[in-house]
Amino acid sequence: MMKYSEPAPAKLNLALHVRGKLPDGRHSLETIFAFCIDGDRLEAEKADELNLSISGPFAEGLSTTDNLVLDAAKALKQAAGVDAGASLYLTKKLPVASGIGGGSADAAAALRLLTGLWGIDPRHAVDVAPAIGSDVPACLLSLSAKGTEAGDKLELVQDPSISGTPALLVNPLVPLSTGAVFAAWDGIDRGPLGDWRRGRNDLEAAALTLAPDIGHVLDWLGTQPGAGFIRMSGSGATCFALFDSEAERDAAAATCPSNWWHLATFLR
Ligand SMILES: C[C@@](CO)(OP(=O)(O)O)[C@H](O)COP(=O)(O)OP(=O)(O)OC[C@H]1O[C@@H](n2ccc(N)nc2=O)[C@H](O)[C@@H]1O
Ligand SMILES: Nc1ncnc2c1ncn2[C@@H]1O[C@H](COP(=O)(O)OP(=O)(O)O)[C@@H](O)[C@H]1O
Repeated sequence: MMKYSEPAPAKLNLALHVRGKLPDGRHSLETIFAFCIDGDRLEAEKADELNLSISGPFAEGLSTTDNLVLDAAKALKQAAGVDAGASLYLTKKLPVASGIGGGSADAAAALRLLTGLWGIDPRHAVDVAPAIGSDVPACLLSLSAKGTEAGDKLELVQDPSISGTPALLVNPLVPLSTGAVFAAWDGIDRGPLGDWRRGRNDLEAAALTLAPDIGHVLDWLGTQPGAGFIRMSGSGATCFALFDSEAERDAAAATCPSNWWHLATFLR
């Protein structure tokens, strides 16, 4: 049987400004999303029922019955009014609860993949994405974009300096709950986002209080030759550096402490 395959690219927040609270209790954001050429992968083939299996280095601990991939599939089925099934195979290469999209990227990959497999109007994927998670609309695009409101109102970013940039992602293998990090934010609006290079990640201080190892990762990245831009992504704990050259990125990756996870990649 024909197997469809879809990448679920890792997400980075090049800058993330928290501007206050929305009426629904979530936080008002200004963020620049960028995506990596690497991430998880989702495959699917037609089946009578919906089912999911998970393999890969971070499969352990993830549920195959309560999973954002299945949430996305069910929401899409309902919106399109189709009575269809699929066998879904997730290869989980990204650490879970790590600020780089993870489940959101997988859910978005499911929306793209099943739109094709089931032959339905892609507008249904766009319609259901925000309710699955605030990051899912950005992951559905998987192109550099500015996000406002809950991070789900998007505008494509035209910045030729982003695509092709060598990047090194490093995670101290401490999972961080997005909700807990937002709850630890100090409530101070430090101002709007202009050029992402001069921006901030306003969740960094909150994440540091919950996972002090983030400080060690940021310090380590800061000592790497050619690491021109260093920041934490999302609610952490993954931090990243953008490098001037692939060789310098690879040299840094080769010396990354073995008790941390790292991914040497490029921005797409
Ligand atoms: C912080 C960001 C930045 O891109 O990324 P991650 O760290 O998750 O990768 C996102 O805003 C996360 O988006 P997502 O992971 O889809 O979050 P959701 O499932 O919608 O919400 C998880 C938790 O975060 C809170 N949340 C999320 C988005 C937002 N604008 N304000 C919030 O307060 C929600 O209230 C919820 O308790
Ligand atoms: N396919 C999936 N991949 C990763 N996490 C998932 C998935 N499906 C459900 N989850 C749940 O979602 C949570 C991760 O979400 P979140 O903290 O937003 O991650 P991230 O910070 O990486 O975006 C985890 O607690 C996990 O149990």
